[in-house]
Amino acid sequence: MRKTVLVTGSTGQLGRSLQDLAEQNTDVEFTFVNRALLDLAAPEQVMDYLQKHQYDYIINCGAYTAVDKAEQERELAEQVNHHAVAALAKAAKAQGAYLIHVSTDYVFDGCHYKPYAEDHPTAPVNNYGQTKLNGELAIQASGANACIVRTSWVYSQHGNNFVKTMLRLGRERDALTVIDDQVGSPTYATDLASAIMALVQQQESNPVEGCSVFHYSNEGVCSWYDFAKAIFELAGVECQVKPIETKDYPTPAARPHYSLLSKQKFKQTTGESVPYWRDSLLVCLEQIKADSHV
Ligand SMILES: NC(=O)C1=CN([C@@H]2O[C@H](COP(=O)(O)OP(=O)(O)OC[C@H]3O[C@@H](n4cnc5c(N)ncnc54)[C@H](OP(=O)(O)O)[C@@H]3O)[C@@H](O)[C@H]2O)C=CC1
Ligand SMILES: Cc1cn([C@H]2C[C@H](O)[C@@H](COP(=O)(O)OP(=O)(O)O[C@H]3O[C@@H](C)C(=O)[C@@H](O)[C@H]3O)O2)c(=O)[nH]c1=O
Ligand SMILES: [Mg+2]
Repeated sequence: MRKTVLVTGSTGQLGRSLQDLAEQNTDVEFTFVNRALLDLAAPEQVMDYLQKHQYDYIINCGAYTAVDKAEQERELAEQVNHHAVAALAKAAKAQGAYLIHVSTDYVFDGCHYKPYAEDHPTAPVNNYGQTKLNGELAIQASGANACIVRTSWVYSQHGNNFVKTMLRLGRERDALTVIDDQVGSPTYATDLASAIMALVQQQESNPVEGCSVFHYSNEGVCSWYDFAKAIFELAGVECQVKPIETKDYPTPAARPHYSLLSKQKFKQTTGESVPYWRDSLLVCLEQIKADSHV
């Protein structure tokens, strides 16, 4: 029988990238739910929904992702990123589903000097990161069979992200200032979607009990400044980019200065290779171009 997979947050970057993959993947029966079908701000709806529907896997792509706004909308961010995740984990445990939850590099404080391993102590520097960590801890405490996939700097042809913001600003302006003292690794949502399906396959062929944590981003490292330069270079947009320090770009939320994630465990466990960030950026830019019919 085909495995059944529920995907929450179907309208987001990752949710839509999983939908693109689902079209080619006939071994799995996917159900995609958006906010109207399953409101994560109302965790009781999650329990209710999962009492009526049973799945082999639940992939949670829904999240409150507005990092600066999360400093103000604390309760809403906590509902979606913590309490709804706790409800998903409880329901997964009750029905014996395997939960795949996506988390963030922003659970780390960024004071490290080499790629973060999965067991490195967490210490978020902003409220978004804290609510995402609370969600992780709720899964760990639930006893559900689960995996937490921490990723970073996600972009895609779908939805809102740094790449699309840069393309828009780059066309409007002759020059931009971009922070060069925050470094990490971009992640193309299409690659992340494939990585998640590789983890599903792994769990199918080699089931593991309890909660595992994996780190996944594209290969390589850059600052937001390097990323912006690469976007303009590969997209052929003429816009000067000037490097600035974090202190010269004040924002409501603090952000980690270093958030590179070690992909060793993911690569060793799944045997998958990880695309280099500039190669994936080019693929995404070509997709954006094709979608806009220019
Ligand atoms: N974006 C990034 O740079 C990074 C993201 N992550 C994590 O990856 C995962 C996927 O992120 P990404 O796809 O980029 O996020 P997006 O912001 O693109 O999508 C978020 C999704 O969550 C949904 N959502 C938000 N609030 C609710 C709610 N109350 N009820 C139901 N659905 C809701 C949104 O629905 P709607 O369209 O209706 O708003 C949307 O479908 C998240 O867990 C995120 O924390 C980790 C690192 C980096
Ligand atoms: C638009 C802009 C941003 N920046 C800076 C601000 C910030 O430090 C960095 C990136 O901007 P963003 O608004 O994309 O940053 P942000 O929304 O914090 O991105 C994060 O989102 C969450 C959901 C995650 O989980 C993280 O992995 C990360 O991707 O670039 C500039 O320096 N110049 C600019 O013109
Ligand atoms: Mg953002």
